[in-house]
Amino acid sequence: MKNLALAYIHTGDRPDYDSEKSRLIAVINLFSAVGTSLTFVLATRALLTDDLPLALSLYTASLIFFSSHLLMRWRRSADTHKYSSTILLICLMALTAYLVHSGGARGTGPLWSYLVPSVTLFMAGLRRGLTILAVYFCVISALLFFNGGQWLLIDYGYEFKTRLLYSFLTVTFLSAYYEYTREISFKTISELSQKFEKQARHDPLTGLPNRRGMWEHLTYEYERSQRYRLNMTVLVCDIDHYKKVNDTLGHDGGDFILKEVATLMSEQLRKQDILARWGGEEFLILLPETNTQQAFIVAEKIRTQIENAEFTYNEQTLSVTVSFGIADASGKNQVDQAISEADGYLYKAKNAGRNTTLPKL
Ligand SMILES: Nc1nc2c(ncn2[C@@H]2O[C@H](COP(=O)(O)OP(=O)(O)OP(=O)(O)O)[C@@H](O)[C@H]2O)c(=O)[nH]1
Repeated sequence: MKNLALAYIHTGDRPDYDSEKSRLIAVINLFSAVGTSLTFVLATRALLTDDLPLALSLYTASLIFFSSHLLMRWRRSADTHKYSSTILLICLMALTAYLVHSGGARGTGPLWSYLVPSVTLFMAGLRRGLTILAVYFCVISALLFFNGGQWLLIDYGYEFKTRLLYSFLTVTFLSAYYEYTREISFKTISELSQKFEKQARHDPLTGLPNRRGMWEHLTYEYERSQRYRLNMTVLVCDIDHYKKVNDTLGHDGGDFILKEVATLMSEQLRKQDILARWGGEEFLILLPETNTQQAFIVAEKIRTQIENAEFTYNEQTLSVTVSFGIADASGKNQVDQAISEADGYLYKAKNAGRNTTLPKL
């Protein structure tokens, strides 16, 4: 039963929709269910009390409310919820305006107009909702007061009419305030979640993608290279004797050198190349559409740039060198195999005296 109800409420929803859209779809289905059943029951009651015009208008509204749910069920495109919510709102407004005009069951019809502000703001959002409500308010005011109530089938009395409008405005104001705070909270939460998402994929020190972020690039580029038979190369780079840097400049100085090296490296790369902080003082570079010979040239360019650079921290000037391992990550080599292969070459480069790129291509 619970599953059935949940399936009904989420009709037309998809996992790739954002939470705001899913919420809207749930509200549409829920309101459609409540609207369909309530108007159906009230229509049947009106029929039993021989109020045929009211019964007919309520049955029609019930059908239209249900059709908005059917639309969600049958037309599963990205903007179906917009059509459904428009149908619901037009139907609700037309029905409540009719109830004000006719008086509904024994003059209680205007009570239903209090539903309009919250439902409209819920479905149309703050700005569009307020515009729609302003038009609705004008229509209801005209109905109530035009030519002393000539358009009404019932005499409400002046006090009732003015108080109906005042209370409608009060409910509108409160609903708008609620919607405003909800939208602000939603925006804050979305921004926070985007910030955390970004933090989870980036290294806070250098601002470069971390392992997790890099794996997404690696997977994407690997799929692309397989699909279009493109070259792709990975470079593993490690700062030589970095422990000494930390010992000489302290941990903050070590951090400073890491950032400077990262900046120097990214300056030598093209926009589509991806540089990541792979571990402590280790970087991984992904070169899409690049073969190993071309990658060797890139690595050597970076290596000599770093070798020739001087870094000054707290009035101490120091140079560092880096070593590279290169591996082809296209063809039959899986990315993780390619990274291990590049790691192997880096290890050999360290053993061969450092400040080296291996294999020599
Ligand atoms: N300042 C700083 N140091 C770090 C960071 N991450 C790792 N390290 C240090 O980096 C040093 C790496 O030392 P090793 O693995 O011995 O490597 P190495 O001294 O560069 O020697 P080779 O790689 O063999 O040339 C260790 O002392 C780590 O504590 C960091 O984020 N900031």
